[in-house]
Amino acid sequence: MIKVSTAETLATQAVNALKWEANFSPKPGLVTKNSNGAHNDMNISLFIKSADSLYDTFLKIADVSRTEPISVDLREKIGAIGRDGEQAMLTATQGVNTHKGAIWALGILVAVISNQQTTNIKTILQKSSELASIADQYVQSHPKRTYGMQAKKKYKVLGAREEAANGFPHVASSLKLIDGEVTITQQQWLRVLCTLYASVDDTNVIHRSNLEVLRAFQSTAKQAFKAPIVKESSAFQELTQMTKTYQISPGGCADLFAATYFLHNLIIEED
Ligand SMILES: CC(C)(COP(=O)(O)OP(=O)(O)OC[C@H]1O[C@@H](n2cnc3c(N)ncnc32)[C@H](O)[C@@H]1O)[C@@H](O)C(=O)NCCC(=O)NCCS
Ligand SMILES: Nc1ncnc2c1ncn2[C@@H]1O[C@H](COP(=O)(O)OP(=O)(O)OP(=O)(O)O)[C@@H](O)[C@H]1O
Repeated sequence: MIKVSTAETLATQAVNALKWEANFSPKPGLVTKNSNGAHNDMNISLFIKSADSLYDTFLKIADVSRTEPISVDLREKIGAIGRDGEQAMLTATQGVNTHKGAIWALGILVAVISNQQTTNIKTILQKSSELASIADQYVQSHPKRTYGMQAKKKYKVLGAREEAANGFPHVASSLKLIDGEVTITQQQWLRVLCTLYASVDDTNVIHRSNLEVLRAFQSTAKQAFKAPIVKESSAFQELTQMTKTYQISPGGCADLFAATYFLHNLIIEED
């Protein structure tokens, strides 16, 4: 049995990944330790408070997933825990949505790792797809139309639910960029971030702007990725300017950035 699979360790690592993501700087549009990005209702301390409030949620998800097979029953159980987690987050932040997408992505990953007792990335992503593809009748009966649902309907893009149901393809690509390396430099992490900015159809960006702005943002991120020193490139400055001009925040990319860090650290722990 591997050490990383205890519920306590998984919950701690999930919370740590959220704190690491929040602290990481620079991240155009997003909250960091140096900037509130395109947000006027959030800052770094709110993100840290929110991350800490989610320990119990991840612990419960890991616990329940340890003994139950991947099934409708398990999907509905972690769905209920995830929704309670959203309420715990909203209580901790006095109503600000800091981590809804992150609860979903890390919640699915924590469930699968606890369930499968593995650090094998291929297995984790395959089983995530299996678990996230199961319909949870209680989510579907939820009356409120989310921003993600509106963006998906208007532009036929894929959102947070599909990312998980497809086995987190953008996390898989991010992990390939840092494959086999123990210590990752800020420059390498910035390339991971730019890859996510360049390829994820982030429904947060669409919600604050439109598909045309998202496509322009993605193509600028692609240029920044190619620069010899990412953060000194004109494309990276342009990304920051775009987040200000259009008041956009790639929160979905932030969630997948945290998920990449979380999985990368699992592998390192096992080595
Ligand atoms: C699937 C979720 C994220 C809802 O998605 P939906 O698109 O309808 O919602 P909404 O627009 O409010 O939030 C989506 C969030 O996902 C992130 N996101 C946006 N685009 C993307 C993308 N392309 N890929 C990944 N994440 C994205 C952003 O952080 C965004 O804020 C989730 O909140 C949910 O269904 N929760 C129910 C509880 C549950 O089942 N939990 C299970 C395990 S914790
Ligand atoms: N560092 C970060 N900065 C900003 N958003 C982040 C960060 N990390 C994760 N996110 C994700 O971004 C989402 C919050 O984005 P946002 O505030 O745009 O959403 P909203 O409250 O649904 O929309 P709006 O503020 O436009 O009404 C969360 O679901 C969260 O998972």
